[in-house]
Amino acid sequence: MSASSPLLEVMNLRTSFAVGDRRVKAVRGVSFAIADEEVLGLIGESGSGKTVTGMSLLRLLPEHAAVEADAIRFRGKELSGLGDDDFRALRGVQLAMIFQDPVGSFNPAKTIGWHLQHAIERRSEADAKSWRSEAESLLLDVGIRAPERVLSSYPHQLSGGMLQRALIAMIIALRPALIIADEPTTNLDNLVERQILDLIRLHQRRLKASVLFVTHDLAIAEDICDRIAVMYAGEIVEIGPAEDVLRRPKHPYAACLLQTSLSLEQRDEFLFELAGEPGGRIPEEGCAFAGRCPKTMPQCRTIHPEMRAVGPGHQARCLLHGD
Ligand SMILES: Nc1ncnc2c1ncn2[C@@H]1O[C@H](COP(=O)(O)OP(=O)(O)OP(=O)(O)O)[C@@H](O)[C@H]1O
Repeated sequence: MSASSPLLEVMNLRTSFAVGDRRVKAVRGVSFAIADEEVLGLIGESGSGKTVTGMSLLRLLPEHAAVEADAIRFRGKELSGLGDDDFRALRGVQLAMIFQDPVGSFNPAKTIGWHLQHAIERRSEADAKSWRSEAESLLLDVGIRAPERVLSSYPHQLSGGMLQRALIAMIIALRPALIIADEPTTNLDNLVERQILDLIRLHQRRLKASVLFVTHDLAIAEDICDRIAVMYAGEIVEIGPAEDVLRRPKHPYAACLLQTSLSLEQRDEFLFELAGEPGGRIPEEGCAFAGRCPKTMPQCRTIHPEMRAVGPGHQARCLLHGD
């Protein structure tokens, strides 16, 4: 890998599902890169393809999904050629995941201690005795005050917030290079959400890991992300530095998304509403957002816009920004 190559590079990712006799295109040509130690946010309405993008990269989709890409490179190495066993080994150590519901990341029949022991032993040659003290200090590190009790607990005995902390402790033990976090705080109350987000940011920096952070919460995205990609109907429609995308969005969809979240935050009497559904039928040609866009021009119905530079490191997929 050259010094300048990104940690993860995704080119033209396409994922579809067989639904009855149709194919639903959930991800339609997504390309992005994540640099070392960078947090890239993936934002957009429900159904825009954020989760499917992450799951495609991790090979976690069900059988009726078809995943294609021109390239998925990790540390410069193409992943599509890796067999399932090799990929699983990579996924368990170099690539980690935090989901909305941490329960699915644990074996319900095993204690938290068992999980941490396995995570610690995967990374190091810890012997039977030393894993326990390392596990306890990892749990203390993620704010768990009674590590001995938690080590002997089963996943169902812990609250969602505690379980998310235990999962973060497992991830710290593995020291992955890339973490895919998909709405990791959605089910938590505000205080616990804040604590979990702080933990993710703190340990991302300590581990020098990169993060693909999926969220529909723009305040969280602004807080935690270095760069942001905005998805609409299976495509990235805008990508750039977090501040530029969130403060000076160029794509009308990104601007609408922001407006919606601002009006919710300020509890305005008039709530800006983005008409229509993102998951509606995607037109055969033209811009997928044309039917809902406040700035649609006649040509938007026929020309599918390419990504264009709209600022330093900032691109948008809109004919308003053509040359
Ligand atoms: N297993 C599946 N089978 C068929 N279609 C699916 C499957 N999983 C997702 N989809 C479809 O793919 C599209 C993208 O879904 P995805 O979950 O990625 O959206 P999202 O942006 O993550 O939304 P949310 O914020 O609600 O999680 C949706 O239209 C969804 O219905």
